[in-house]
This record gives sequence, C-alpha cells and structure tokens, in this order.
Amino acid sequence: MAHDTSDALHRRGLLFILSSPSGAGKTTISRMLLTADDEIRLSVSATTRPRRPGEVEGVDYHFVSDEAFDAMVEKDDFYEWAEVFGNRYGTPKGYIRKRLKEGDDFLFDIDWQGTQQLYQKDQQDVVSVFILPPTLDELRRRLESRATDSEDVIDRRMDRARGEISHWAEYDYVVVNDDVDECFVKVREILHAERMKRTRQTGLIPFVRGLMD
Ligand SMILES: Nc1nc2c(ncn2[C@@H]2O[C@H](COP(=O)(O)OP(=O)(O)O)[C@@H](O)[C@H]2O)c(=O)[nH]1
Ligand SMILES: Nc1ncnc2c1ncn2[C@@H]1O[C@H](COP(=O)(O)OP(=O)(O)O)[C@@H](O)[C@H]1O
Repeated sequence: MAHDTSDALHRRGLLFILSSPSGAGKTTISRMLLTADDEIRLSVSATTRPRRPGEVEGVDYHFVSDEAFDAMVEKDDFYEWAEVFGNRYGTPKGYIRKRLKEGDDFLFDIDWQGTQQLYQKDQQDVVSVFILPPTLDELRRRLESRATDSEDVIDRRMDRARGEISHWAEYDYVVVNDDVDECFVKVREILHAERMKRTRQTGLIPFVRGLMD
C-alpha cells in the first residue's frame, strides 16, 4: 500500500463519494479512478436490482433477493441504505470502518440519500463529489447509448434527474462531465488534494516532532 512507503505519512482513510443523476457518468469515472489509483477500493453495495449485462456479482454489486436484503436490514448489517427507482441499495458495514483507520480509501457510488447518511455517521472522513451532465439532452443520449434500460425506465430516470440534480449544493465538489477524460482528471485531483489535508495526516505530529528533535 502506497501509504506505507517511506515518503508518505500515515493518514486516515477517506470515504470518497461520487453521485450524479443516472447516466451522467459516475460509473465510468469510478472505474477509471479504481484502475488508476491502487490506494482506493470500491465499497460494493448490495442491491435488489437485477444484474445488467456485463455486471459481475461481488465486483459491481452484491445482487440479493428482497428477502436477503430484509434480513441484512434486520441484522443491522448496513452503514446506510436507500430505495432508488423501486429497488433497494445498501452499503454493507463489512470491514470498512477498520480499513479506514488503517488509511485505506473507499469509493462510494451512492445517491444523495446515502451521502447524507454517511455524513451523519462520519463527517470528518467524507468527501463528496457531484457529477453533472452538460445538458439534459446529453443525459438522455447517454442513457440511450448505454442500452441497458427500456425506453420506459429511461423516461423514469429522466423524470428523476431533476430531483437528483436539486441536491447538488449538498456536495463538497461539483464537476461537469462534458469530456470524460477532463472530468476524470478533475475528480482525481480532488482525491489527491483531500488526502493531503492536515487533519487527515495522522503521521504529521510524530514526523514534525522528529524534525525538531
Ligand atoms: N444510498 C445508496 N445508493 C446507492 C447504493 N448503491 C448504488 N446507489 C445509487 O442507486 C442509484 C441507481 O444505481 P444503478 O441502478 O446502478 O444505476 P445507475 O444510476 O445507472 O448507476 C444510483 O444513484 C447509485 O448511486 C448504496 O449502497 N446506497
Ligand atoms: N463524458 C462522456 N461523454 C460521452 N459519453 C459518456 C461520458 N461519460 C459517460 N458516458 C457514457 O454514458 C453512459 C452512462 O454512463 P455511466 O457511467 O453508466 O453513468 P451513471 O453511472 O452515472 O449512470 C455510458 O454508456 C458511458 O459510457
């Protein structure tokens, strides 16, 4: 892990949230970030939504039945959960808390409801980024080009887009995803800068003490 290398000080891990209206590109940006940066790992959510072609169990989501989701809620297995488009999505507690202390960062592809819940639980470690589409016409075009949803579902996602966009001001950062490579660079810069925040660098006090001795 890079935070163990000699030139990096120990730091707290981040809960790095990417949200956007459906189709604006958060899955694309998430995958680019996970490929480019080996200090961050995806928090894999559980969902009752059916698997899309190309999605892999345990990698993109844990695909579970309604009954299994109910059981997880009952056992208090979720950090947070929410209903989106008639399906339920939740962040399993799993090993996240422990790994954060050790300095691992987690990427969350969750909606505004989940973001609010994570802020309530762990304000100092959360960094949130909202991704906007350049226009609503382009948003529809992207949903259609993804070719994973019926026209009906796309209409419903477009109906919800305005509601989701209305939460933009609850986020720390807002990035417009016009050119995907430019958007990715901006998101990566946010992550890099947030890692350097003084309060997150728990190794600073012994380091500075050592400098002064
Ligand atoms: N609160 C919450 N939202 C989630 C979670 N996992 C996914 N979501 C959100 O659920 C919404 C629908 O996700 P999905 O069905 O994969 O469609 P997408 O919008 O095309 O990514 C998106 O806004 C996701 O960010 C989770 O664990 N908790
Ligand atoms: N900047 C962009 N320009 C053009 N197409 C894009 C851009 N970003 C993402 N896409 C495409 O738009 C579609 C929706 O993106 P996706 O990442 O699945 O969105 P989300 O996860 O927000 O629902 C995908 O087919 C993706 O390849």
